[in-house]
Amino acid sequence: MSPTTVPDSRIAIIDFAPFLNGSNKREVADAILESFKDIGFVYLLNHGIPQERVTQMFGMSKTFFAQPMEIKQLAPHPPSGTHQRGYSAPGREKVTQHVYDPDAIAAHRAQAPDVKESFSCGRENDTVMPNIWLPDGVLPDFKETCLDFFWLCHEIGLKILRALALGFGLDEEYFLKYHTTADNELALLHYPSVSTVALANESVARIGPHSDFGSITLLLQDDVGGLEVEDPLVAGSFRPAPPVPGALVVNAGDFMMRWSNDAIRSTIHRVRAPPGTASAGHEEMTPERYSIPYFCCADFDTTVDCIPGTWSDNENEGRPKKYEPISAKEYIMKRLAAIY
Ligand SMILES: O=C(O)CCC(=O)C(=O)O
Ligand SMILES: [Fe+2]
Repeated sequence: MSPTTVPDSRIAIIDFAPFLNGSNKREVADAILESFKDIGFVYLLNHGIPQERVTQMFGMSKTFFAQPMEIKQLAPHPPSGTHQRGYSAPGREKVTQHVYDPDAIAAHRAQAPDVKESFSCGRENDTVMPNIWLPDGVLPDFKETCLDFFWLCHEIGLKILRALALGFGLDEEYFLKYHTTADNELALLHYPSVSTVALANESVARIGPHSDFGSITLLLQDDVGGLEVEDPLVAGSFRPAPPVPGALVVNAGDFMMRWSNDAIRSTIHRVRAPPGTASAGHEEMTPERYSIPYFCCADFDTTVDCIPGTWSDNENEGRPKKYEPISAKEYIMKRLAAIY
């Protein structure tokens, strides 16, 4: 099967239904792995998240961000990046790409703030990063809607991980043993309307270039656009990953790259002004944008090591392991600490 690709982006659009209903698992698995190897991203149609649940989650996200700042600050993200929960005001968080030196992080942050606000949550019984909710009675349905959506995304994530294992010729359940506790993060993102000129001349950013830290990310975006993915053939050059109605964007994170010994790309991506903003009558202000990423992570108490078949210690085959085994928790904490 050679799936359709999104114009200009190289990213395949794949119907996930034959995997979910079992009618043609193999072909879907191969196509997803192929796109992950090529560009690290895929669009899935019929992904299993009902449209009404997507609409409900976006609606709740808009209601949350429309609250006055003093209400949102009732669920404040703690000062440390390693407790990635609760509300972060615009400019608070700034993604980095493997910059860990405190002075270098400060210099990077001073360049251009990421003008986005966010709310993050995880599973309820997490003692490493406990959830931070609004007080009882403030936006009564918010917590339940987030948690229901969290577990729905967890289920869909596991199905995609099944497909990836099958693509690698492994037992379909191979990755499931690394994803039993749901050490995942649901993030609601709001990019407020900003000056189109400031965005274009990079004095402000929406989200700067970064790779995701976890196994896979499920990303829902509204119809504004602006997501861009690094071209696998031309480092530093980006291609658009525009919204496709009904599709779920799925991208591989750093763990998938390490598991696959670099066969899969954990591709750098960013969010900029949507294409054609000025010509669409938004000369002064770029429209606001909402997105909902769900980061599936390996359980914090697991170790991520290259999977069978992706490496060989026979020197003649020239496929050594490129990565040392790493504790999932240590890796996530190291990268989270550098964004706050
Ligand atoms: O808002 C988006 O479309 C992308 C967000 C993203 O890449 C992230 O939060 O890691
Ligand atoms: Fe990302």
